[in-house]
Formats: sequence, C-alpha cells, structure tokens
Amino acid sequence: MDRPRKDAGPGTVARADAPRPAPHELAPHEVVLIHGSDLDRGLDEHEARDRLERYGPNVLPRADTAGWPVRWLRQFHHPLIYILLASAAITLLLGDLVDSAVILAVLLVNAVVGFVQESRAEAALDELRAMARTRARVVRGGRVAEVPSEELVPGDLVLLEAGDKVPADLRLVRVAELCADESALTGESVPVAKDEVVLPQATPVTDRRNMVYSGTVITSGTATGIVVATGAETELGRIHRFVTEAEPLATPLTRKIARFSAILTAAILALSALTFAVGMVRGEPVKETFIAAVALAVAAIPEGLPAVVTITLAIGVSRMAARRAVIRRLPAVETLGSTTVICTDKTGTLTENRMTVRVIRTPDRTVTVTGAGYAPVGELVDEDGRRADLGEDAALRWSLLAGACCNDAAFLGDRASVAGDPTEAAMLVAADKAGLGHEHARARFPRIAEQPFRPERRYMATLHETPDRPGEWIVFVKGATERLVRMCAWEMMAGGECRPLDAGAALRSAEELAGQGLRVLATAMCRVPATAGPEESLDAALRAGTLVFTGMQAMLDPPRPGAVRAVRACRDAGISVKMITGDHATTAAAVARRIGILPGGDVLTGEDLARLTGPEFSAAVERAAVFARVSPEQKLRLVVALQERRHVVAMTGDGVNDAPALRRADIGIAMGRSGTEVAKDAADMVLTDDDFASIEAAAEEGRGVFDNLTKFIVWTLPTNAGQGLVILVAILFGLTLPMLPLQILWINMITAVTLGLTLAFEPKEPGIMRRPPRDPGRPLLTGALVVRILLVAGLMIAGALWLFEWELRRGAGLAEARTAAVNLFVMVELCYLFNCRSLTLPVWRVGLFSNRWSLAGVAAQILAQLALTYLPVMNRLFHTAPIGLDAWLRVLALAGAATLIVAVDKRLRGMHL
Ligand SMILES: Nc1ncnc2c1ncn2[C@@H]1O[C@H](COP(=O)(O)OP(=O)(O)OP(=O)(O)O)[C@@H](O)[C@H]1O
Repeated sequence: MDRPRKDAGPGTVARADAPRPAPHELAPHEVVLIHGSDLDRGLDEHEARDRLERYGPNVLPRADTAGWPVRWLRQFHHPLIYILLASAAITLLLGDLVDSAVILAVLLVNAVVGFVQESRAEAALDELRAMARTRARVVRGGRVAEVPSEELVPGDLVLLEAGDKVPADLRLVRVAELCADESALTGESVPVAKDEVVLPQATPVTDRRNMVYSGTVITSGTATGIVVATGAETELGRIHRFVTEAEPLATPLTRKIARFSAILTAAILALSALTFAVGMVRGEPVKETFIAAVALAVAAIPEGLPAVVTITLAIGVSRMAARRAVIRRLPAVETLGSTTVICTDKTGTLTENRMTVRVIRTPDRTVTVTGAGYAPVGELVDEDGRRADLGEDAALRWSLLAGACCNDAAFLGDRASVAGDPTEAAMLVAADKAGLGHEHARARFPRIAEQPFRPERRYMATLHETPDRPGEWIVFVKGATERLVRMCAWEMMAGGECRPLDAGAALRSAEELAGQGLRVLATAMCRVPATAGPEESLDAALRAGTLVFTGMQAMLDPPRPGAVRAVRACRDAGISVKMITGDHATTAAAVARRIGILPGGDVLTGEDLARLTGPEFSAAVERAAVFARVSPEQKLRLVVALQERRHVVAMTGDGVNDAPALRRADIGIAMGRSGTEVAKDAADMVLTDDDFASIEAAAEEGRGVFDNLTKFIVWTLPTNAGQGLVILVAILFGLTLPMLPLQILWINMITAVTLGLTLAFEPKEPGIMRRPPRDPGRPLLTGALVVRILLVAGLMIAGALWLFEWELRRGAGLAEARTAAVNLFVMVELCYLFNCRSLTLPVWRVGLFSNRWSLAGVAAQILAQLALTYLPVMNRLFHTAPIGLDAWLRVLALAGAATLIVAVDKRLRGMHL
C-alpha cells in the first residue's frame, strides 16, 4: 500500500488566486498540505468553525419554494371559488352590496383556513426534512467526532464506511476495499472500486477512482478522505444547482379523496345547474335563484376535505415524531395503520445494542467477565471464582488482542457512547478489563491491511506489524464461529502450544453459549512472513485455512425494557412480529423467547430459506417467527413472499444491503442511531432511538390518524349533503326556502372551521390496539356511510322544514322562522360532531374534555349562533331575527331527537363506516 508521507504536516490554505492542481492529480499528503489539514489530527475545532463561516454550510441551495403571496393566491384557484367570485360580482352589479360582501367574506375565510392549513402542513414537512439530515464522522483535533454533514468544511478529514452517504467531495487518503455506488452522479449502478493512487491530470470525473463524490454511496469497505469541495462547489452541486426535494403530499388516500372530490364536485355542480333551471322554469327571480344554486354548490361540496386530510396526516407526523418515529414519506402515516406484519432486526431494535462480554472460552478454559456497560470496571474470573491470570494463558491473551486490534470502534467522550459497532466496543472493554489496554494494544500492533466486516462474509480480518519479530506480520480475525472454524486448522492452548482444531467441540461450545442468549464471536490469529505485500499476505493467510483458533467471546445484549410490552401490544392488535437477524439461530431463539416472539412460530435459518421455493417458501415464511443467519438478499425475498400473501409489511434494516428490502416493504424502517445513511435514504420512517417500541407506537398513531380521517369524513359528508339538499328540495318542490342561501353559506363557513377541523386533533380511542388492522383496499364511500349520509341529511332537512313551518304557523315572522331553522341545523351538526368524535363509543360516553379544540370549537360555534340570532348588525346582514326561549327549546328537542336516532343507528351498525 502506498502509504502517504506523514512528515508533510499541516500547511496553510493555498492562496485562492494561485493556480491549484486538481486534488486527483496530487498525492494524499499534498492534498492535505494544500487544504491546511493533517492526516492524523484533521482540522482543529476553531479552524473548522472559521472555515464554516468562510465557505458556508455544506448544503445545496434550495430551489425557491413559492412565497406566501403565491401561496395565498393559490387558495383562490378552484372552480368553486371562481363561481363564488362570479356570483359576488353579479350580486354587486345587481346592486346588492350586503350579499356580495358576505359572499366575499366567505371566500376570505375559506382562503385563510386553506392558507393556514397549508402552512402548517409545510412547516411539519420542513421539520421532517430537518430531522432527516445526515451526519458525518470526522477527525477534528485528533479525535473522532460526529457532526451534521452541513458543518463539513474543506480540509476536514472524513471517515467513511459501508453504508455511508458521501457527505462532500473527498480526495481519498486511506482506503480498504472501498467500493462506491455512483449512480446518483453517473447513472451507473454497478459499484466502482476506489483507490488512493495519484491519477493523471486529464482523468474525467467519472474515472477518478481516488475521489468519492457527494451524494454517492459507499457500498463496502472503509476509507478516510479529505474534503476538497462542499455544498454547491461539489460535482453534485454543479449538476443540480438546487435541491428540489419537495416531497409530494399525495398518499393513496389523498389521491382517492381527490378523485372522489372531483366526481362529487361535478355531480353537485350538475345538480345546482338543474336547480337553477327548475327555478327559471318556475319563474322565480333570476338573482335569488342564481345565488341559491351557488349556495347549494358551496354548501354541498366538502371543499375542506383534501386540506383536512393533509393536516390530519401532518398532525400524525408530529405525533409520531414525539414518539421517536420520524416519517420521511407521508404515505407511511397512513400505511402504518394497516400494517399486518412487522419484520424487525434483533440487535439494537429488540435488544439494547449495548453489549458486554460475559464469557470468554478458549479451547481449554472458560472465564467469566464481570461488570456491565462500557466502563472498564470489572475483571476476568475463573470457574473457581478467582481472578484469572492472563500472563499464564496465551490463548486468552491472543483472543483478547484479536478483539482489541481487529476492531474499528472508538469510544466517544467519556466512554458514554461509541463510534462504530457495539459488538466491537464490547471487545475493547473486555481487553481493558483484562488489563491489556486496547489503545496500548493497537499502538503495539500497528495495522497495515484489513478486510472490513461484511454481514455476508461474517468476519473481519486485519494484518499488523509486530514489534518483537520484525520479519513477521500478525493476522487477527474475528467473526461467526461456524465461519471461523472453516478458516482454522489449529487451536491454541493456555500454554501457547497448538493442536489440531476440534471444530465439533468449538461449535458445540458456541451453541451452548448461544443457548443462553449470548452473541458469540470467535477469534483467530496467525503469523505470516513479511515478504509479499500486506493485502496479498492477508488474503493468502485467510484462504490457506491454517489459522489458529484462539477462543470465543460471548456477549450479552439485554432485551430493551419496552420490547416485551410492545410485542404483546402488536399481537393484541393483530400485527404479527417476526425477528430477522444475522445472528446465530440459537442466540436468536433464546432472545425471541425472552421477548415473547417465541413460542408462536418456527425458527428458520438462512439455509432453510435457501432450500425452499414457491408456495412452500411463502407458507414457511408465514409460519415462522424467527429468521436467523439471514442475508440481506433473503430479507427482500421475505418481504415479497409476505406481500404475496396479502400482508402489509413493515421491515426494519440498517445496513447498505438492506436498502432494496426497505424500499420494497410497505413501510421501510431505518434506525436513526445505528443505521447507515443509505438505509435511512431508502426508508419511509426512521426511528430516532432504534427501539422496537417506537414502531408499535407509530403503528398506534397511524391507526389514530386514520380514525380521525374517518371521523372527519363521517361528519362532513352527511352535514354537507344536508346543507346542499335543503335548498335543492325547497326549489324542486317549490317551497319557501327554510334558510336563505346566505345563511347556508354562513353555516358552511363557520361549522367547517369550528367543528369539523377539530376532529383532526381527536385523541386516540381506547382499544385502538385491540382491533385488527384496517383493510387498505376498503373504498371511501362504504354502503354504511351512504346510509349514514342519507339518514343525517334527511333528519336535518325534515327537521328544518318542519320547524320552519311550525314557527310560521305559530305566527312568527319569516326571518324568525328561518333563524330557528338555521339554529336547528347548526345544533344537529354540533351534536353529530360528538357522535363522530368516537367511532366505537356511544355519543354520551365521548369525553367532553378529551379534545379541548373541539370544546373550544363548540363554544365558539354557540357564541357565533347567539351573535347571528341577537346582534342587530348580524340580523341585518343575514336577515335573521331574535328567537324566544320556546323556539330554542324546540330546536334543542329536535336536535336531541336527531342525535338519539343517529346514536341508535351507530349502535346497531357498529363502526363499519
Ligand atoms: N464487527 C464484527 N466483526 C466480525 N464479525 C462480526 C461483527 N459483527 C457481527 N459479526 C458476526 O456476524 C454475524 C452477523 O452479524 P450481523 O451484523 O449481520 O447481524 P446481527 O447484528 O447479529 O443481527 P441483526 O440483523 O439483528 O442486526 C454475527 O452473529 C457475528 O457472528
């Protein structure tokens, strides 16, 4: 390996006007020099801060989204609004200033509501984007740190590993088996191997294998690179001057609703044209009939529906975020409510991913390790309870050294957390507890080549210089026991002597440890002559199959405290939970049993899956609850098989190879802490705490969101129908209008905001996780809903017509009778709101105070009605008149009767709306 010269040291940033060679033409140390950085220490924190100010954040400028004036004007871009505008103009021309003003007021209120809703939804999505930002690992001042990738500056020393999204344009300075998927830049999806060699000046961007570019993805290997360009200066920035990341707000449901609204609008417009025609034939006055027809259309069309859907989904997004599930694609909110299977990783999701080595077993000895967590507090204890003496045991020492040196993890801060793999961190801690000191061990055996861990090969290997024997190198390997026994011919004993490996005994021993729920990693080593190149020597040593087996380290990864409850909750909700892991079947089964996933299904291994095909495969997948030693490709097969059996599948993943399965799943879930950037990119949802309980919480919220949407639809369609049909019926049958078109507009305008919208804030219903998942194929307009629409609209119209007639006959004036009818309408809508606030509970059991928005809305609506009835100015504007207590009593009695009838209907037909 052409290692960079370290004596170059930090230099000054080259003057901006000096002609500067491109980074790919320079040796690593020259790039470092030019960028004023250091190959070991990176930039200092304050230098990085200065540069951040000088160069700006590492982001692409966003394409200008529409400013508020445009968004405001967009609120008027709707056929219905055009009609209203036209009718306002016509009434004005006909000299009716008041009517025209009221229509304009309706329009304005509508636009304000639409605007506010849209802004809220936008804000929620902005928040969502902010949460989805990526982080990068950098070396600053000699320490590894994780920073948001926006904060990277030229000269930063960035560490890359498989699964990372390259955060800026980097000149590679150290590389181990690096491959990058550059399809984001070049369209070529085959990963490209990378190197650190110097390339000639004229090498085109697409061939520069010593560079990695922002937006591309590391598919395997590890590397270190120097940032040479950030933000708009990167190659990606040159191609896309702006980000146009506006995620569409459309979901299957919003699309369904948009289609439904379009058909409904057309039908209602036709009806109102018919009303106008009938009125004309009857010889009614043109102006009044025209306004009546317009009012019919405005009142009957549920204009607010699409906006309420978006806002309900947005509320769902923030509720889920509060429960640590960040939604990246809006449709996920909806799909979560109908999830039937959750396929989850074991490590980190069901367990804490905070490993502690508990047992170390060499071929002739077993020691237990005391202490928990990452603190180096604890010791190695022999079976007889005495402290183990390392000095006497060569196998134990070499196993611990392999664990410390064949290891990429590093502790952050005060050992509170790790950068890298917790499995590896546990092995560092074990070495520390044994008194070897992992930093000391790493310094003593400098690493010169490596084969990073890859899930599909299940081991990691490194090659090191050794201080005591200059002509030799040492190979360290760690990985799955079944994998390592195939690479070993010998096993080391405590005294340092080697004997032929008893693979059967090693495997049985691993099995026994796994049966205790421990995760087992085997270690091996060998010495090789330092003759060939380091990479070739390492490769040859691994292929020779003559390594020396030094032992196994078995670690405990405790189940997450909330996992047991969450798994049970899923089961109650008709969602089956399947564990998918790369770990050993016995370890997986033991953990699954502890968490409650087993019994209740079979345990299948990757090998079993490989043997099965067709219907046999999918039946086995359906039956199994635990899948062990599964490869990422098999995850994809699992998703497909489950989907073929009509399941709605949520699948978790964190590795780069998980991306296809995450994309294919109905809901791909990535891990916010341990997940790779690639997995997050492919996912619909990211868990900020990696916890399975958060998936269950999100599923619960998803059901809540869908319930609230249903509640709004169940409320709005019948009341809109009632408002529109009352005019239609009056005109078709030649009756005196029981309500004036302006009054209908009033009802429509006020109730949509004060009553309907508040349903979006309804809390979740009790028992929401005790019913089966929702069928995503169910139509919007079910037969039961049609019956409900007819029932509520019929009751509203009959009640209003009857009351109107009664009041007239009683000697009340026209204005007074109409006021009573308007109040009845509103009261029925108000009581019906309580009916809709729960899909399951009877109307009288809905908590009055559980949704304060709805309570405030109801109060506002009552005040508005009192104002409409008693304020002289409102009387003049809306042609209303004060009504007496007896009229109110009739209004309340009728509204109460209507509520009772609907309650009986709800009781009889349950929640099948
Ligand atoms: N850093 C590592 N170095 C060497 N071997 C490893 C390392 N991490 C894991 N292994 C081995 O590879 C196996 C598979 O690991 P992988 O990371 O694919 O799955 P997992 O973390 O056990 O499970 P899950 O899929 O639930 O996250 C492990 O059981 C272990 O034997």
